[in-house]
Amino acid sequence: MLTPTLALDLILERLPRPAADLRPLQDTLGLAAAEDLHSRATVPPFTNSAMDGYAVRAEDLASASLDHPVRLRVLGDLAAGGVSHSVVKVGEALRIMTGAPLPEGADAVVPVEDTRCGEGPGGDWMEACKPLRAGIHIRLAGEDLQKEQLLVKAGHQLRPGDLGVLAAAGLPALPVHPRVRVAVLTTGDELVDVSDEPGPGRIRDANIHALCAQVAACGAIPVPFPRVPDDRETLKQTLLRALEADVVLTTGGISVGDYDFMKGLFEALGAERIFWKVAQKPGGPLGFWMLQGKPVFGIPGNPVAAMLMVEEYVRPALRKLMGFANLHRPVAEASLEGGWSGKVGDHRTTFLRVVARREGGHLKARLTGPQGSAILSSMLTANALAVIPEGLDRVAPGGPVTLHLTEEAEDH
Ligand SMILES: Nc1nc2c(c(=O)[nH]1)N[C@H]1C(S)=C(S)[C@@H](COP(=O)(O)OP(=O)(O)OC[C@H]3O[C@@H](n4cnc5c(N)ncnc54)[C@H](O)[C@@H]3O)O[C@H]1N2
Ligand code: MOO
Repeated sequence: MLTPTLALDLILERLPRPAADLRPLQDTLGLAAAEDLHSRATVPPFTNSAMDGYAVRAEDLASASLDHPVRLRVLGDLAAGGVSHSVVKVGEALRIMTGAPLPEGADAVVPVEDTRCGEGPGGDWMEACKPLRAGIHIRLAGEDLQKEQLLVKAGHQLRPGDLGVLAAAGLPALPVHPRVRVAVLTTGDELVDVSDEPGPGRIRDANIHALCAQVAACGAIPVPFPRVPDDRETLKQTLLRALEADVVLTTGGISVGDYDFMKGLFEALGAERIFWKVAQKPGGPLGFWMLQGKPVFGIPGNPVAAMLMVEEYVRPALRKLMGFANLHRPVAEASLEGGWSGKVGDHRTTFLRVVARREGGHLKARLTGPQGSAILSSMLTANALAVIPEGLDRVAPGGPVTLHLTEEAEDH
């Protein structure tokens, strides 16, 4: 049977290419850049003051001391946004505000709190009582960004800091990969709304909320569909409508029960089966199809299995469809406190929900509790998945396990 690694490869290689679009800068947070982005400007565009104070010639203040302050004639003042045509000559200063262009002749700025000022027969003056070095409190043109400098690589997920830099660099719109719309369908006669009291034999629909939240958490747009009963014709009609989205997720009805219609339905509609069933626990009955050019995930109904399948397969797929360069969560080695034992001779990969924490430079993990695929509470405190390779039926207490860090941003 298919291994999880191979199953993910099969999904990723069948996905359509991500779309690309030019969007106003303010609408691009969290999206992936569709091209390398370069600065269109030199930043700062001109040499300017880093302090409110006086633009001076440093050599004029070389002899300044508390006992012998140096007095300079003040030529005028300059606010940020202004332009001065004054030239600061020997014995002169220009009052200047933070961000205002440094006038010709000046090579340093004395902060206002290090000065005294007054008015005399010769006009305004200022005094400083300590020397300063040339270049101090000055921001040089281009010291931040150079024109044509590479700022953001294609596939990078845009963060608030990136948007600030790109604004300063003169990019009002960015080529980005848009978010994808993901239809989420839950199926099963036993399901009721979260606000309803389940009658005999019925349970609340947890998956619609968990899966839509997972889709939103990876930056895509969830489109929850009205729950579908285990009725073939209604399922078919709903599925056809769901194909208006970019990706379809269904949960439930994918196994071998008498009412598990999903596989048959996908294929009756002409879907190409890429795989059904993966050698893993939970999530064994996972399937992936391409239908009318759209990726369709048939996800098992057991709530824990459903969430794990979204984490391990759907999330990387959605990230690829949205053009992100990094598709996979960080992988780390940890020691498993308390150990674990599974079924002897099981040729499936096992995903365990764990709480991981760093201790003295080492990563330690412990199970969140019972690991049954319907024990949804095992997700509550989990921040990582331990991946136990096929053929391994036990991990000794403190033994090594590989973790997928599911609370950390993708790094490869
Ligand atoms: N004879 C076999 N039976 C089962 C097998 C098998 O290999 N042979 N696999 C088991 C495994 S593993 C899983 S996982 C489930 C997968 O079944 P389905 O995807 O067909 O899911 P359902 O039967 O519809 O539901 C399974 C379980 O999950 C509950 N469920 C479904 N949807 C939701 C929802 N939206 N919110 C909350 N809970 C949900 C449902 O009530 C069932 O209890 O099959 C096993 N059986
Ligand atoms: O493997 Mo099922 O997917 O355990 O719950």
